[in-house]
Amino acid sequence: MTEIQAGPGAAVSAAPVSGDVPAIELDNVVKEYVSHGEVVRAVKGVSLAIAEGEFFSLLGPSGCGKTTSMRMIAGFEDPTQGVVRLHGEDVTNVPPNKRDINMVFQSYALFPHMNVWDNVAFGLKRKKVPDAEIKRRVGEILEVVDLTGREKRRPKEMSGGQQQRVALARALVNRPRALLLDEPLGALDLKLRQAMQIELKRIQREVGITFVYVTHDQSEALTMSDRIAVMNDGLVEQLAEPREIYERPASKFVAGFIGTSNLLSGTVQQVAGDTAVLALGASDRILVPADGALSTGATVDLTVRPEKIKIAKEQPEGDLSVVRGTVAEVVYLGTYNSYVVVLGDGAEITVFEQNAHDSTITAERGDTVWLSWQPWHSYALR
Ligand SMILES: Nc1ncnc2c1ncn2[C@@H]1O[C@H](COP(=O)(O)OP(=O)(O)OP(=O)(O)O)[C@@H](O)[C@H]1O
Repeated sequence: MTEIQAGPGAAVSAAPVSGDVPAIELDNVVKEYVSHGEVVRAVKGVSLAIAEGEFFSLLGPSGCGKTTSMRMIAGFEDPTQGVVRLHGEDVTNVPPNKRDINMVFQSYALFPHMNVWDNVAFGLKRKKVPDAEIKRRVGEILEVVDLTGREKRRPKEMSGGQQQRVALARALVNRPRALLLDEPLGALDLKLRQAMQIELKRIQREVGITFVYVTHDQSEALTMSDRIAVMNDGLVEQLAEPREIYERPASKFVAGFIGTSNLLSGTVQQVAGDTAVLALGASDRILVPADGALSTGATVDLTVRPEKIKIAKEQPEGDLSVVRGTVAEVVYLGTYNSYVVVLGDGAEITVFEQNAHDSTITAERGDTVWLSWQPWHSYALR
């Protein structure tokens, strides 16, 4: 079992290593509920493997099946079909209390009449762990969650973020092999949530325990995760590292759900080497990596992120994707300007322009502008 150690630099997380037995596996798992005589397919066949020590997120919109998937890992729901494995062992029919997994929820469910120390020590006392060991383990874990010195406080004397750290300490002190977190920061305001995201990642690194994190907040998942499974309608649409999900979304759904994305559609005019040339409007030309899959005449949906696009009043030169349009909206947002540009065919493109050197706006509403980006910044979608 993974040891929890406290103190600066005490423990280092186990990075996911391919070839090892996964900490958690869902193998073609289906979950159906019967609700008012109708069958609801909450999870429609999910397979995934989570590595030991990984920070893994299940990300998707409300109702996509994230919580149901997590509850099947914990053992609170039985799959209708499929297998759940923990460290290679089939636990599909093993009850939750025999799974060596703990869960943290959005509602902290702390005992209000107990102080921090007693809240964290509660489970160990119940298991009749010797007093000296309780003292050491609670002390260690309070140090990890940065609550040393606040042992005597009651939950109501603490902020939401501190209470959530107590809940985390209470789960971690049992040294589970994995911790499941269901929207644990959902009740906190934005600033605190952002601070806690960094904290959670640090804590996970220090204790080296596998974390499975359920969220509908894409920035939260991008900030903390080693890998993300993006779910939609009971299925995993893409499972990859945050950068891959953002830079190379596997589907229209993922491109639209993660960050701001421009979706365009064009016809392949020509394939030259590993680049396809797409036509949109009369003067527009878009270059897309062809990957051997695009042929002349095919219609292609593609995505390009707003921050990859350069906006200019003159036509740019070079081997770039270039489209021309009219500025419909300009918004000054401090660190960047946001433009909405309407192309000849009516398609709208959002462009983010960093205010890195000065804060002048390149174009005003009604101006004709040229938008350009590097070929590898367009990405053809399936
Ligand atoms: N006990 C249940 N009985 C019937 N239907 C259920 C039950 N639990 C979940 N569902 C349905 O299964 C689907 C998936 O629910 P689930 O809670 O897993 O989604 P989610 O992605 O976690 O959503 P949210 O972010 O809103 O919690 C939804 O359509 C939901 O209504």
